[in-house]
Amino acid sequence: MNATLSIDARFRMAYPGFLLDIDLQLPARGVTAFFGPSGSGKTTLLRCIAGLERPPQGCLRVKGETWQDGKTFLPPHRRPIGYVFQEANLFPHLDVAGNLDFGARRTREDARDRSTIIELLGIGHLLDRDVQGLSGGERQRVAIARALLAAPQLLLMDEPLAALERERKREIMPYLERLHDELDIPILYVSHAIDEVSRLADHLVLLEQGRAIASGPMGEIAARLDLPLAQDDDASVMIEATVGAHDHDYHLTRFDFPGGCVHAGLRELPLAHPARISIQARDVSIALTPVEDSSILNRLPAVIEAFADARHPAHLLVRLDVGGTPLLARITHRSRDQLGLNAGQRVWAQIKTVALVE
Ligand SMILES: Nc1ncnc2c1ncn2[C@@H]1O[C@H](COP(=O)(O)OP(=O)(O)OP(=O)(O)O)[C@@H](O)[C@H]1O
Repeated sequence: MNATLSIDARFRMAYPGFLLDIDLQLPARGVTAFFGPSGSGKTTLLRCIAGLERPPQGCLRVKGETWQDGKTFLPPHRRPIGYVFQEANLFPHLDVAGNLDFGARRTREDARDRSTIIELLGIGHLLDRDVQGLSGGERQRVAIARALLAAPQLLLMDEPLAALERERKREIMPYLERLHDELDIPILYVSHAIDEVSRLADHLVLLEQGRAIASGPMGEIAARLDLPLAQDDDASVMIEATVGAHDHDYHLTRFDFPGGCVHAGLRELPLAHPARISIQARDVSIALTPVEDSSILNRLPAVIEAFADARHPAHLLVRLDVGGTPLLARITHRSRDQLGLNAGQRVWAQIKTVALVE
């Protein structure tokens, strides 16, 4: 990766009973998620990047600019970052516009257009509202807008949805997706909720006990059998597809991806529009022939790449290759034996449900 296109972060710091030991090269575009269990070091890593921690052995370069190394340490207020926390820390004595002005006051010349940001987060109708009366989701959208008005070169988000109830989370998600699609600044996003991460992240860093056990494109990491994600009950792969065709008679949309295509419920999206689809391992079954007399719509020719034990002793995870696109299937050991499945074998993947996530 070219240094001007990457975020290079190397940190080593200890708390009693905990060591953060990280050496990462991350893309300086799109959303990178730091994902891992509680206490794995996600927030500590974000704080190091923000300059809120100063590990003696630390090195941080953002798009070729050194923010920290043996000689340099840019203090937090001089780092061009926006920081969004779990709780929107709005000023209670100011209305929404006042809170936004506070962000904008620190703005440099290249500040984004205020009205674009207000529109992006859908808060135009809230400007003269008292912040106390806002819902959790609205507060968080104001906090994100305020962070963006400071024209950051990097947006850090630490569990921005964790304090919201399920309904509010659903409400704010489309705004986060718009940030992802329309902002050209990289976002580092901390979360321990895999559904959020699979919707938003392009790049995934898996943290465990202060170490990055994997870092790579979301689709690749999610399909790796050797990582804990594949063991999750909701284990799924994410496929970057495009809208291929609409079938208005049957209310279906075809999504094309390298190696194949799948159908899902009709979505009014333009042809060739990019779409991220998610397929859960438990929704994929395997057949030796292309079963015609089944209600399952999506059948794809695939090659078995590898097997791994699943958490439940009855189950087995199978990694399939569909013309270069990886897919996971969760089947039983019994089915494997009955069908005599082996690595390298050509099979048919039958997909019960395809979800469009973006
Ligand atoms: N200021 C501190 N002093 C001592 N220990 C700390 C401090 N901050 C964090 N730790 C410890 O470092 C470890 C990593 O904490 P961190 O908050 O980075 O994890 P996390 O992955 O963000 O967790 P969570 O998902 O629960 O927020 C934990 O064991 C935590 O107790």
